[in-house]
Amino acid sequence: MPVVVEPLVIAIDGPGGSGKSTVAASLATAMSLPVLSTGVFFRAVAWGLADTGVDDAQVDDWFDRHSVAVEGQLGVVDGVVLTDELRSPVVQVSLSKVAASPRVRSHVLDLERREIERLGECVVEGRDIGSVVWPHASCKFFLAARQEVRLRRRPEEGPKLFERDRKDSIRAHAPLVIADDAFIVDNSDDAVDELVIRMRELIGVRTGRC
Ligand SMILES: Nc1ncnc2c1ncn2[C@@H]1O[C@H](COP(=O)(O)OP(=O)(O)OP(=O)(O)O)[C@@H](O)[C@H]1O
Ligand SMILES: Nc1ccn([C@H]2C[C@H](O)[C@@H](COP(=O)(O)O)O2)c(=O)n1
Repeated sequence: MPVVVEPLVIAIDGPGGSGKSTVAASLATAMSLPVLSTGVFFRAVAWGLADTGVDDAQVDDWFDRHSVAVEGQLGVVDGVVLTDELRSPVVQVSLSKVAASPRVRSHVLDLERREIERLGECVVEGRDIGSVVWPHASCKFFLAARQEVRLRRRPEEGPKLFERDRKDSIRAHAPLVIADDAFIVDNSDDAVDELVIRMRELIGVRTGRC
């Protein structure tokens, strides 16, 4: 019987400012893998829906008429690249509501899974990657950092960061949770390089690869 080797998909979840996108990018570079930051999908959709609303019909209509893609930390809506817009006040104010919409989540889930399949092997970061988007990920991490550290890392957002975390954690659909089989990694006091070394060791233990 031929041995089937599943594509290596590393899932990284965690609250805002825990360092997910920074660590995912460094880990991906170290492992020569592409990286997918799924929060960019939700930010791009929040930007696109800013003049509309998040009723189911409005959401479906918007997805029917627009395309969304993620390239690194950039969102691309209808071919237009979004950069600063993704962290603009108009996005910040509606982000949690947009991310809690079951219709938005359903559309974004399709996009996330298609992108992971297209990439093949990759590092993916977000809130529900290990629990919902890719539950059979090769190795899962839940990135944590102390509140005061996260606040220092996200000064522009301030204490609203904790309100966003709270809403991400209590929403009915695909909330931020720690997957049963995730390694919990607190990186409050670690340099990114040290953390990447530690995570690669854990990936090796879990998968026999790395
Ligand atoms: N281990 C670390 N040590 C020091 N600074 C870090 C570390 N990890 C991340 N940072 C810094 O903290 C800030 C936030 O990190 P990052 O954007 O990676 O967090 P995040 O979890 O993706 O946040 P969000 O979910 O809000 O987008 C960045 O400026 C980054 O450079
Ligand atoms: N897998 C994901 C990724 C992101 N979100 C939502 C919740 C976050 O507050 C928001 C922005 O994410 P960030 O760019 O800060 O990582 O997007 C989600 O619900 N599920």
